[in-house]
Amino acid sequence: MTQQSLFHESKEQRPFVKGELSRMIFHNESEHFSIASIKVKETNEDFNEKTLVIKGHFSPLEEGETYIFHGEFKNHKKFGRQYEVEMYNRVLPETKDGLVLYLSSDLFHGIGKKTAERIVNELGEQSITKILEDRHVLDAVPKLPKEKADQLYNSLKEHQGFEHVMIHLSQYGFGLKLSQKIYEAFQDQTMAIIEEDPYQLVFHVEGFGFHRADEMARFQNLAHDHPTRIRAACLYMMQKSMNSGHVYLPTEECLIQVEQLLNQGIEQAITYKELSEQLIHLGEERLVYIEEDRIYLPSLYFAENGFCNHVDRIQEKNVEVEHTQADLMKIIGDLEEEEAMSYGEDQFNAIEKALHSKLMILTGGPGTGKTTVIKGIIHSYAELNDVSIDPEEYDSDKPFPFVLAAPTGRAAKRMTESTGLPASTIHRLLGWDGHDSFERNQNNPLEGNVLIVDEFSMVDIWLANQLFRAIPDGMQVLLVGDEDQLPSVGPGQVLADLLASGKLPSIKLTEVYRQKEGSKIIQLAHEIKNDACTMASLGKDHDFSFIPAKEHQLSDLVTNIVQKAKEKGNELKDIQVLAPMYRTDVGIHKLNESIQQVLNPKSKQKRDLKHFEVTYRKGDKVIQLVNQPEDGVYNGDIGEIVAIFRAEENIDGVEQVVVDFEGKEVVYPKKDLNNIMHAYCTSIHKSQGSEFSIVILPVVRSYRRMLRKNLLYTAITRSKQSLIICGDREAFLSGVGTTDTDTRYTRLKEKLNEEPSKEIEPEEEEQLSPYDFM
Ligand SMILES: Nc1ncnc2c1ncn2[C@@H]1O[C@H](COP(=O)(O)OP(=O)(O)OP(=O)(O)O)[C@@H](O)[C@H]1O
Repeated sequence: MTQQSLFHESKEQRPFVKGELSRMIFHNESEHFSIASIKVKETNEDFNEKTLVIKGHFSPLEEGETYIFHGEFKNHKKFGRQYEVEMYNRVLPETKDGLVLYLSSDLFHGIGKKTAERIVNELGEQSITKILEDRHVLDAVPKLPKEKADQLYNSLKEHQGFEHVMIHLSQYGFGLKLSQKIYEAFQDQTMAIIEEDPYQLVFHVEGFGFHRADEMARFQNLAHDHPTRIRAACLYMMQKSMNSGHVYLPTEECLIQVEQLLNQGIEQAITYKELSEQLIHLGEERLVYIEEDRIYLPSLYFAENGFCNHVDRIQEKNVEVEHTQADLMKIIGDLEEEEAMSYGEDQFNAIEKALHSKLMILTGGPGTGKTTVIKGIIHSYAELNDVSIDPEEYDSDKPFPFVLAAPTGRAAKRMTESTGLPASTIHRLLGWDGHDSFERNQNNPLEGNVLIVDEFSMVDIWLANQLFRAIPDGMQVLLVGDEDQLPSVGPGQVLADLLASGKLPSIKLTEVYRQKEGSKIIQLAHEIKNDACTMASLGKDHDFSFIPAKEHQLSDLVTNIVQKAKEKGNELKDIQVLAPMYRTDVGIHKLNESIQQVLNPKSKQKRDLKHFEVTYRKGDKVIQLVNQPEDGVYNGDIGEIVAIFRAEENIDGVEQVVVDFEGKEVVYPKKDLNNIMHAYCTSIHKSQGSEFSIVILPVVRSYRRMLRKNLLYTAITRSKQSLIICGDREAFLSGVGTTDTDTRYTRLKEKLNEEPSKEIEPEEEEQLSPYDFM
């Protein structure tokens, strides 16, 4: 179908405004949002003015060109009537003169008036359509060199192709953004591919799901055992397994799951043989990697192998130790005097071993002195190597020797607070571009002598590989973490596998020092860790209480405690409610709602903005849910809503929420509000890497499915000064007694002890990160 005929068809059916673009008033590149004014030529809307302001999510348009816009009129308080564009397409010139003008315009380099005339004389009024359908029609145009013909065809395709495809794609209900992604993947083949085999979208368009493609295919009567349907289902299952933390799936399990997915409600079942054939086909196409009886997504296959090889590479070079134990004892002795404390034996051993190791792991529960040891290592390294620990004395020519990083912004901030040295998130350290590439890699490695990564239990296999490939051969590395905490949200369990492999030297700190200061919280943590938690462990203390409550009382009780804590002078950011589930009657969403009603209720003085079920209000505590490096905010960062703007109050013409993240303000247009949520109560998973003065932890029977030892351990170790658990003691004790954590399929432990693999560097196109699918 041609662009013109399409236009005529849509013109009859839908409201439209046809107009010549007189001026682009505004364009925001990242939002893809434009405002422009047009001279109206024709419309079937009730509108008599000669000019009109249009706005919507589209690329900058060419001034002087005529377009057809489909959309609807909206009344803007300040600017009056405007047309909100949902779809548009350029109107092709309809007369020979118009065509000559168009083809000889600046849009087409190298085509002057004479050449344009020759083209139109040869091909007639349908010139553009003919060229787009078959570029070789240009061969018949006299005196048109092949180069120019190619250039003209490519430019035409560029200008017309997307608009043409977009109209087709709108039939499937795809918005502009998704249409753009699809067009980027297939260019002028888009319609042919979609009509022949919609499952190609699953393979080539990031984030396009199997079920959506399946719906399109049903519409087109594609066979249920079509090979690409089977392949798309396999890929979908692999992506799903990664969301559950697996690095690979055993072939057998993958086949069973795909079989269940595809054979639902189908009479003639697809056989295992057919499934296996398509799985092998996916392997040949390198859309999955098959290693013995394991199936991997490419990004995770390369991550697992790459990480092992980088561990070998970094470990290969020894640390040259020039000091004696006596030198170190002297340095530590001086430090002990300065700090008025004495290092425990295991702490001293940890410092000594770290100084001698190229790569080492330091683990231990809360209060065992991990941070104290980090400080000891930095101090001793600086003394022994005669380097300063004042970052001011360094610059880009002479990089600071100590590189400190953690997986979350809050954990990095805590590192800075405890060491007094700069620390950053791993993503920022590596110069993440927000998608799948990092500025730092083996060709542009990190600078510095010693890398210390805290909260390493939170690092997944993909990020671990990205970090390790950027570590230069000579750098010493210390990985610090608590292996009893939850594993990473992303795939793998890198810290646990590294420890289990025995590949790296490691020190486990067991003596609890904070307990000596009389902390019941720490005592409880260690009792949980050592499976020694009983009813007696839940008795009240100065920093701990367990308040029994029934489910129906829970919401009021939790809200009450938060309110009291606030009245006592605590800031909201220091009081954190943590819960394991989102959608129950006492889940995170309901608790947020109830706390908001009391702590930040509806008021004439405070603006609010409804987004689906949730009302955001000025003063609300919110949490960032995704990494947004372009704004410097990361998953897990907590902030406060400081302003809400109406659409008419800002140049973008959309409602906006402004959040202050400890001094950094980020603006969220309404459509991006999915990137945040209320944070009066957050999930325990999201709280990893953070600490709060006061933690309130509801634990009731309806959470039972989620209650596990490592989850509750992670929750209670988030509290620094006060922990209040409310709910059901039995449910709590049964939770801490449940250790059957879901097994994650990872091969890291074994691979760390195998010969190095050769396949560590993916081809360009295989560098997609798992987050693209998560
Ligand atoms: N050898 C020691 N003698 C006395 N106090 C110590 C010693 N080691 C650590 N501490 C104190 O114990 C407390 C906990 O230490 P530190 O913060 O280093 O532990 P951590 O393992 O990093 O804890 P967390 O993971 O909970 O932050 C601190 O107040 C610290 O000063």
